[in-house]
Amino acid sequence: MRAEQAAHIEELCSVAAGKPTTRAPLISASWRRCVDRHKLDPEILRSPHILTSTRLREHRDVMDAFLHTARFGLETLYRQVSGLGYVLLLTDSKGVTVDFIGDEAATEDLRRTGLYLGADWAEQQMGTCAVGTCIATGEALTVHRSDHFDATHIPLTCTAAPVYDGTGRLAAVLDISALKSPSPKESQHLALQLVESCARKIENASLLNDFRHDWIIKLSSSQEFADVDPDFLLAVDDGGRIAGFNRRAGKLLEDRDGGETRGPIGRKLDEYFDCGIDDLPSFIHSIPTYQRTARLRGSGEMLFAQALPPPAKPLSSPRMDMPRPPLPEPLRALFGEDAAMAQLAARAARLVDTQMSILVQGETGTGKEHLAKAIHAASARASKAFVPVNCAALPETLIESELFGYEAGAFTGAAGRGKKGLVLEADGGTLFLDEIGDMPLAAQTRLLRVLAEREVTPVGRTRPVPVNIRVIAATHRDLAEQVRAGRFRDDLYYRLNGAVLRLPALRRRADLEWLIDRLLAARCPDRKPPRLSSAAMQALLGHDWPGNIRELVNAIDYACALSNGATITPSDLPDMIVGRLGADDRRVAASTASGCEAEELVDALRAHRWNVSAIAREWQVDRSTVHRRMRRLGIVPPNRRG
Ligand SMILES: Nc1ncnc2c1ncn2[C@@H]1O[C@H](COP(=O)(O)OP(=O)(O)OP(=O)(O)O)[C@@H](O)[C@H]1O
Repeated sequence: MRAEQAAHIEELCSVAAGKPTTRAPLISASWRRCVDRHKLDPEILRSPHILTSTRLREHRDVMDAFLHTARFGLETLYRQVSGLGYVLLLTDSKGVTVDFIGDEAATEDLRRTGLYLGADWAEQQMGTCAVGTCIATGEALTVHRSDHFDATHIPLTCTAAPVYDGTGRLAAVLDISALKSPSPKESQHLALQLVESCARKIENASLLNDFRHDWIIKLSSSQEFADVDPDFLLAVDDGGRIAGFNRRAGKLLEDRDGGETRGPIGRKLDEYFDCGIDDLPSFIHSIPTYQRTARLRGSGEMLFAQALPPPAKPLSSPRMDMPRPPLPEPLRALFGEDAAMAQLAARAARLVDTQMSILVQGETGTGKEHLAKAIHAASARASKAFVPVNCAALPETLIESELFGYEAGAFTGAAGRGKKGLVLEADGGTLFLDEIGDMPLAAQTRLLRVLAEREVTPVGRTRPVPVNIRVIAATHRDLAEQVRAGRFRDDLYYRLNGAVLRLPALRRRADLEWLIDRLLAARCPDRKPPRLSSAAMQALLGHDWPGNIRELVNAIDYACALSNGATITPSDLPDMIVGRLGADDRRVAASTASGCEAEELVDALRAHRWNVSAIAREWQVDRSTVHRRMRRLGIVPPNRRG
């Protein structure tokens, strides 16, 4: 070890022990974090940690679109700094270098130092370094020479800036590093400006790409720069709600919220500005800039705006298939921005007033009964009864009398005045047959007759009674499989499955945040619902929801009960969601759900010849979601086996 390294280690130990230091507070705080929290030993000299090409591919795959968008910005920045000896790294939010541009002649030196594709620069592993400390603090910074924690890094100068996605989450870190540099840290000021500016451009380009189907609003306090280099960018959906924002806009709006919020996503534009969705056409480029002004509510600060409308939607686009206002309100209230749900609701809307029986399929808790109630409420039968029957819970001996009723004195123990039976109770309305897949065969035969002949014969009566019912059946089972196994009558199956509505699992829905908001609001009809801290929201968004909406409803109830009434934090959420359970507990809890899930996913992968993008397109989820599920369920594609 060289004397310079020994002196560095000595200084580190003294700062970690709490002695005064002239180092920048961001650096000294990181040194202490490395020792106290990450338990790194200052005396150990670390080798770079470079991922295998397979692991690197996994990290790159999940941010494919982002990498594509960022590349032009990276090449432009590299052209500006390469002459000064810098190389350029783009890492993911974990610190893994997923893109790299450097001098090929210096490859060996760069690799040895970790300035290379696949290198992991997380602070937990490598100690204080520009990428790792940027991730830990969310701040742009320069870690210059002996600012580094690891004594092997003290010749390096590294400058990094965070890149956020359109929902305010860290997406990547942009870094330029050099193997040698002049000693004063001030020599890196310009580097910091350049990296921050490039990070901002990548962030904006990525926002414009991700929200290309929405309105984009550019805002600036300068009339002259509003169109060319706006400070703030917002994406607004066609309902006037904020769908995305760049970092600066996020900060601007956060200030309006007093900084204590789950963020602006999903909130109406006019909550923040003196304008709403209907004003956006008057902000288009052809209107003179001085007329395009929006004022911030509260401060009254004036900003110049330019609005870019969403492109005209092609007829074949899935968004075009989304139902528009004619959708009856009870069906419209089932979902937010989720294309699969929108298609399902549009189909349901066409069925509401037909005589056709409907079969609702979906995992447990996906809202099958909720959907059935919405169909009933949207139909002309709404003023009549909605009668739910849990077919799995009906005792076999009582099925006939429960469903079809009985005459007074029909059998020993029969109530004196007879009983109407559930089918007759639903007369004029809707009979909801839940868990139909678990109905005993004998009862299926009687039910089939009711469906075919629209009449019931109560026990003890000889003449049938006509009924006018709409039947909606639901099951989480594969009914076709039940038919093959001889557990379900095929004629009943064919009568029921004329119209099948398949509810997506919650983990496949894109409108989870919308559902969370709705459930929170429903819990507090006469007061302001508590807000979710961003960490709590992240935990909810990151959970897999094997129990679907029912599990979400329970989690929200639990959180409302535990929270202080104003803000829900991760400690108010059930252990299962914030990962406080041990791995074994989680395995047990998930085992019932994950078996079927793995089977379903493998089937889908086979059907698409293991093309993840094709499945992602079909399910309308991000490719990263499919990859994550594969990893979680231990599914390895054939070309990666062995
Ligand atoms: N779109 C929705 N919006 C709000 N709450 C919903 C929605 N869908 C379902 N829920 C709520 O989720 C819970 C479970 O819904 P529901 O009972 O309809 O599910 P299910 O699929 O019929 O369940 P199971 O398979 O166990 O019978 C209920 O509390 C319901 O109110």
